[in-house]
Amino acid sequence: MGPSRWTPRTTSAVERMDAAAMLPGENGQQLTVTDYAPGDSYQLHVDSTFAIGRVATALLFLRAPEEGGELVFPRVEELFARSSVPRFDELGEAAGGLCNRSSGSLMIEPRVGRLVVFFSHDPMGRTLRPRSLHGSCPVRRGEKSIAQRFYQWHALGSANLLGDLIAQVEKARGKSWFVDWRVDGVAEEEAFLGP
Ligand SMILES: O=C(O)CCC(=O)C(=O)O
Ligand SMILES: [Fe+2]
Repeated sequence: MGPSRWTPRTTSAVERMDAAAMLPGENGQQLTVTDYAPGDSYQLHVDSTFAIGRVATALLFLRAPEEGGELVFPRVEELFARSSVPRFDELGEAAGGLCNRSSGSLMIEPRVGRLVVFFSHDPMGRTLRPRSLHGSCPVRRGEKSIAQRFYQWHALGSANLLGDLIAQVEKARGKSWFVDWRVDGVAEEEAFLGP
């Protein structure tokens, strides 16, 4: 499922991602889609390690929940005082948690068509940026979907073929979350490629 099989809408979404990430398309991994139902969250993590080498992430909101589901970048200084990265529920919603602006977290509200790009390494690739630690706050009401594309340091070449292979396996298992068909599913939404 390379670019030749992408629909025009998928292609323009990917081109928009590539431009925003300021990286050539050859460096981009297979586009993936993640769906969230009410109660779903994505615990804090970084998208890269030195071995993985994902320099950038482009994340496009396809569906926005009515409440919750923010992409959150917590204030890392406070987390570093702890021995391990806390789970959202460990920090206690009652106590404000991380999914709360008063905690100092950067919270990006899901809006259909909103594209977020962030970089997991410094420009020279010498560090993993702690500030890239992020997650998805729990979806409270409604449903959330995102399309994501990770970028490597170098053009992928055969690694892209591996991505295609994984896509085929996923499809065979009936768990196809790659974007080709999914984007067709939201193609009716005018705002998909909006601001
Ligand atoms: O859904 C989000 O807002 C974040 C998802 C994410 O960080 C990931 O899939 O790596
Ligand atoms: Fe992530």
